[in-house]
Amino acid sequence: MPSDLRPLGWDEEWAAAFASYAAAGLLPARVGRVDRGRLEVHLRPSETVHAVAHLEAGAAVEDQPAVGDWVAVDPRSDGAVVTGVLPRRTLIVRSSAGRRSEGQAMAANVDTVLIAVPLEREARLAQLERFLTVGWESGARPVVVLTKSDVVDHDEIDVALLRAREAAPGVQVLAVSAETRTGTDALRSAIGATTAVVGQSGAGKSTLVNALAGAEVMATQATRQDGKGRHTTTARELIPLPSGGVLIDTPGLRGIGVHDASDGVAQSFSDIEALAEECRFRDCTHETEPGCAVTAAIDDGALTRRRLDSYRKQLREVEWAGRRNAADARAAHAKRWAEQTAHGKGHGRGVH
Ligand SMILES: Nc1nc2c(ncn2[C@@H]2O[C@H](COP(=O)(O)OP(=O)(O)OP(=O)(O)O)[C@@H](O)[C@H]2O)c(=O)[nH]1
Ligand SMILES: [Zn+2]
Repeated sequence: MPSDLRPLGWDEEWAAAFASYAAAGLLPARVGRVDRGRLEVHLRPSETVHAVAHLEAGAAVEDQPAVGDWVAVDPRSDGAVVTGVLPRRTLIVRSSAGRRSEGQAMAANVDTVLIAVPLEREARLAQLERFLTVGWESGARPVVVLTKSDVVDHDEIDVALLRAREAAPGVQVLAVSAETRTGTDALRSAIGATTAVVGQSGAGKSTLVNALAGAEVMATQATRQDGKGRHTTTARELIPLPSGGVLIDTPGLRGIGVHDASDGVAQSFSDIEALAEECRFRDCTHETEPGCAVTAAIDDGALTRRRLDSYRKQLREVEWAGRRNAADARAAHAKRWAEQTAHGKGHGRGVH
């Protein structure tokens, strides 16, 4: 097992999954960057090579290598070729705008999703709940990081922690200052082998990444030209950490939405879904029905109206995305049918 891949998150399980590729003489590598079909893959932590993917025909958009994927590389003289992608442990997907239900793989094999929420602004809890849904949906563990704790006083931090915990039941919530490094040790011990950072613009993500990565972000620059069309470059999107593990910070992750994340919504709002189980009517809308456990929880203060509204909004969004996907699928089917019919007519005219 190539032990120098360990800092990138390689472990016994990955090695086992790779066994048949290894037997075929292929090398394991981790995808550090994807740019329109061009890949940069890490064969070693601090060094990447360019590669192209040659996967089996019929591979879906989602099956294409994404940042964080472990891949099998065939190191040919005219450039590295990715011939296989190991089954993913987790996947952050973005449904591509205007496209059919196919999602775009944004980041693979993320263990921990750090959701950065800036303390200097009034917390937008509904937005936090959306990032939580994206995190849960991917299969990773979300962690909420209240950033810039140096700009507010202790009481404000306490209130913010309470509010964030209300919006993120069962999720670890930390307050951190990248400026004074308060809380960064606790953050380091809260993250897994592969960590992605999400959050609104200005939330302090880049600053957080730099604080966690230390000088390492800058130190990955290395150049080697061996005349065989291979050279190394900096892959800033997969950042090896001095303490081990990697950070994933791809631009596309930053503005990700809820879309088709129905499981994620259920996990983000597990408290409301558990309450709804107790409603007298199975199809309770939690509006005016008698015996509604959800409105009862609002009445006795266990649940906020704000959170119920946020839950409903996410449900509507998921439902809307589902309907749009179904409509797109129908339109695509109709188009194919029309093309086939036109094709058939053409033949008909040719014959007669
Ligand atoms: N006082 C203080 N300021 C911080 C801290 N972390 C970030 N900032 C400031 O907050 C601003 C935004 O930080 P960034 O790290 O650029 O935020 P971002 O989330 O990466 O923003 P985008 O790139 O727009 O998505 C910058 O002016 C930082 O200097 C902190 O811990 N304390
Ligand atoms: Zn109800």
